[in-house]
Amino acid sequence: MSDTVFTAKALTKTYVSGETQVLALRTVDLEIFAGEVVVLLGPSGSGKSTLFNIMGGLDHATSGQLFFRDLELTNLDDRSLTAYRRQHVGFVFQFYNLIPSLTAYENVALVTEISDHPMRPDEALALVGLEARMHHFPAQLSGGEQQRVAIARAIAKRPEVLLCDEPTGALDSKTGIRVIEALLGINAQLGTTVLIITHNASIQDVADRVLFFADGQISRIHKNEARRTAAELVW
Ligand SMILES: Nc1ncnc2c1ncn2[C@@H]1O[C@H](COP(=O)(O)OP(=O)(O)OP(=O)(O)O)[C@@H](O)[C@H]1O
Repeated sequence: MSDTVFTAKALTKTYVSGETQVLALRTVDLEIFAGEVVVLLGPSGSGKSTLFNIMGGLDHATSGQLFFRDLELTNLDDRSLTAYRRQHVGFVFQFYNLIPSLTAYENVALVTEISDHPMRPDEALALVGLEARMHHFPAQLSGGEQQRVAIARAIAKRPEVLLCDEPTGALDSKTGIRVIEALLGINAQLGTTVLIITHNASIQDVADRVLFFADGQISRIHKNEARRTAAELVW
């Protein structure tokens, strides 16, 4: 039996603004398994970020159920969702949101100071290959290196799940591949379940499974028989 991390049952999200309603997720059923690398592909507006926001405890579903292991997220109030998010989920976004006046080490330490069982900032930075740059400020680092600091910050609290929304969106191919390599390294070394939203179809080759989104639904799931390494990617 596979170990299930997320289970979605008929998960639906409707955004209402004034008289307009947008059905962003339409009865999504899904299971995500522990230790998987999953890539989410699909056109703009197809519901990928909406699903991430609900999985990450940043937003509420309109109907249906979402479980993180045995915990029903769709039953939680904002306070409990915040506790869930702090404990279990790491986020990586397209823009790194590092604090410019703090070094890489200090940016990571901000998170480790408020976590229960964190790794040391230098350990987290070593996992993304930045041990030699840890006393540099963001402005002294390349875009790809800054994103790797953001990944170190996200994993330092040892989350079970890493949600990455367009992690290579602002990067050229060489540095983007290095970032994917860092994410795969985290998955291999810590067993973290890694979900990646991307518009770059090449990245799907590193996944265990690829979820194709269309119009608020998962239209297809593809299982890769063999995962490619980041070094084998070209875009
Ligand atoms: N806060 C919001 N209020 C109203 N509508 C929203 C809101 N957030 C998203 N939507 C709408 O919900 C739908 C799904 O959006 P979502 O951001 O999940 O798509 P996406 O697949 O992540 O797109 P992208 O690839 O461009 O990030 C879109 O039609 C979008 O306009």
